[in-house]
Amino acid sequence: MAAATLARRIGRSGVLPLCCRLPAWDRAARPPPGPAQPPGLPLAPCRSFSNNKIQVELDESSGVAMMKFKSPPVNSLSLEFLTEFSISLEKLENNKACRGVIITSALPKIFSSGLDITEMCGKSIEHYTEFWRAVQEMWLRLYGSNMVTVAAVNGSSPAGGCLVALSCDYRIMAENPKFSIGLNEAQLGIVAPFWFKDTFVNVVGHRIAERSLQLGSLHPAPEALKLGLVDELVPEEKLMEKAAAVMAQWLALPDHARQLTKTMMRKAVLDRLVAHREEDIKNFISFVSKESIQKSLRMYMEMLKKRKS
Ligand SMILES: CCCCCCCCCCCCC/C=C/C(=O)SCCNC(=O)CCNC(=O)[C@H](O)C(C)(C)COP(=O)(O)OP(=O)(O)OC[C@H]1O[C@@H](n2cnc3c(N)ncnc32)[C@H](O)[C@@H]1OP(=O)(O)O
Repeated sequence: MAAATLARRIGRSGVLPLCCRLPAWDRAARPPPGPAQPPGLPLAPCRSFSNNKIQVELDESSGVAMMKFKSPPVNSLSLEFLTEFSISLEKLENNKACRGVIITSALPKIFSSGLDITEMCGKSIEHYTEFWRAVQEMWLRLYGSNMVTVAAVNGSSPAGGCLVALSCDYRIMAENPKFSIGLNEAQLGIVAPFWFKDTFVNVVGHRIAERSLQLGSLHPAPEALKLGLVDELVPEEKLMEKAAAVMAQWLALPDHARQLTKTMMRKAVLDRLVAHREEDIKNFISFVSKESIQKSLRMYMEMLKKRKS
């Protein structure tokens, strides 16, 4: 489906058609990437596309796309960002030349600051519906992707930013104790929905997830490694090199075997949201519409501003 058509359909309903998602068994296995390009030959074919929020470059010779978040100041996940993120994933998913995507940030010190809090403050029910559908869609696409997904976490990554990283197949974080990651919703006086929680549990296990979620903890990078929230830490300047090496290792496997295994591991959690999407939207709307929740979110935004001055 052309991106323009897709954008129009999202615009109308806030939903990307799930029929666009190719099932794991529908993508032919491709051979592992060939040897490095000999010097003197023309550069490997490379397709890039960009929108206001995200830049994507696909190296067709290796089958690896680099996706960079570029929405200053903090890559917050606004409705526009989420829509562009889903469209970018969709384009890559449907491109047979693409087998894997590395997700990182083009901004210094921030991977993503999570859901854009302003989208949850003082808006209409229609807006909340559209926004939450876009959050769901992004997660369904990323968590259910057939591609190998590697998060190169080059900065702080609270809440929704953490969800993006948790939804990937592998997480590498810059070894900087000033960068933290976690589902800190409780600190904002809000609750991580069941599918955020399920994704977290699937990565770190029930006990660690329960404690971390109740406390709304943001874990500095070394602690995140100990908890298994990220798979490894590397010096910041080595992050992209390491991400490419991990990607090559994962792509050395036949696609069909890896994809079927991924589907087997993730299907129950994905199906749970698919079966309860409308109910989940209703829960979100009734939760954020409460005056007490609006107050908590406003106070949190004020705290962020005060901390700055
Ligand atoms: C039975 C149970 C029922 C349950 C039902 C559940 C229903 C569902 C409920 C709702 C669920 C919602 C889930 C929410 C998920 C989220 O992701 S919420 C967002 C959480 N994010 C954060 O807490 C991060 C906040 N930001 C920061 O900590 C810092 O900004 C930073 C990311 C560490 C960066 O710091 P620094 O570089 O110092 O930049 P700042 O000066 O702080 O920020 C720059 C400007 O950006 C604004 N900003 C920051 N984060 C956000 C954000 N997430 N959204 C919007 N805006 C943000 C910040 O205010 C600054 O703005 P200006 O002052 O105007 O410059």
